[in-house]
Amino acid sequence: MRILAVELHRVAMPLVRPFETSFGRQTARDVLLVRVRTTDGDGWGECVAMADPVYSSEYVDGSEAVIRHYLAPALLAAQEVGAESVAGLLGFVVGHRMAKAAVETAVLDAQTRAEGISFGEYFGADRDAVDCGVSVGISSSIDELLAEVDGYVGEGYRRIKLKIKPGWDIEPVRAVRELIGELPLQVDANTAYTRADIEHLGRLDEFGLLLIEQPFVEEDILTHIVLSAAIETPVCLDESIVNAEVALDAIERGATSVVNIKAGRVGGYLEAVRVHDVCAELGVPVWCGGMLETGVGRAANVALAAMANFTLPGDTSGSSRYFAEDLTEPFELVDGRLAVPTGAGSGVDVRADALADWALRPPITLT
Ligand SMILES: CSCC[C@@H](NC(=O)CCC(=O)O)C(=O)O
Ligand SMILES: [Mg+2]
Repeated sequence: MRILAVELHRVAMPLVRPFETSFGRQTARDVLLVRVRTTDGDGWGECVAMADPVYSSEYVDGSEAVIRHYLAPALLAAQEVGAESVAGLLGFVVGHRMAKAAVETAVLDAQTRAEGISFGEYFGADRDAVDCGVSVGISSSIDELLAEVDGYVGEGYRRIKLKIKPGWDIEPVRAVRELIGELPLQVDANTAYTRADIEHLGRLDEFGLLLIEQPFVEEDILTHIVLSAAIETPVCLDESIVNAEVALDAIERGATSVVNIKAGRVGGYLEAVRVHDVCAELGVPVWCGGMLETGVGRAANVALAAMANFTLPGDTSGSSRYFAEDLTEPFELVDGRLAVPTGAGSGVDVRADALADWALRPPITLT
């Protein structure tokens, strides 16, 4: 198929409550959505880059610029494009994985809709619903944290993940462990610690956590190896795992024994499947991470999370975890699980009314 146009939509989505991590506090999502118009029909992709370059080096204005000036022109110039050829066509651009992922996903959506197959079928999903975990931000008090966690337990979430940072770790985790009993519990530091904190992090072992996620900076594989040998709690990497090769290296070197897979972070869902496959071959379980996606990205994540080696609950929460109203029909938990969309492509449609109501500016159309 040929790409006839690439549309860039920017949407403001207020969060139902502030979301605080070790790198900042956000109260809304400034979302870049890509729609491709092709000879075989339309497709949508969501860019997971945040408003500021504080999770990784990408940020939404940068993603929009690199799509506008490099990625879209490359696809528009190609005579024949398929999801499997996008990474090669865009390989001349270094990095910008979240921007590339949004474009590749839009092409994949158009292609699979035209073929009449769902993302789940395309990825090789082995179940029709996925177990859901929920990510809980840093709170202003332990009581506030416990009230929020209690609400999620009541909604049926099968795993709790707590954001931690120096000064907000042992006590919140202890309080939540006492509240939720044996319910699976894990923590995410978003790179906030250093090698000097290894002994302190060992104190988390008393809480029987599923894992500790990305305690050190993205590039520091070595300190994750040292921590893995020093504590009982399994070490999970997120920010560090930018593609299948890095996943293989980190696992073989003993830096990680569980992997958080985010399609946007690794450059798209096709690379995410490759990370899944590498980890499966090495017997390393994976789970689907989240970037506060709207229903567009959420639909693709749920389909990915239905692959065989996604054996741990992911950050695939219901739409209401972040948004009072979603860009698509809302994803709603049933018995702590989300159903894998069965429709062609992503299986969801962008609501034109919401897109118009929440648009930050008119769409940019590239041809
Ligand atoms: C704004 S924080 C985004 C990155 C963070 N994501 C989450 O905590 C899950 C967010 C979600 O539920 O989508 C992570 O490091 O794993
Ligand atoms: Mg993380």
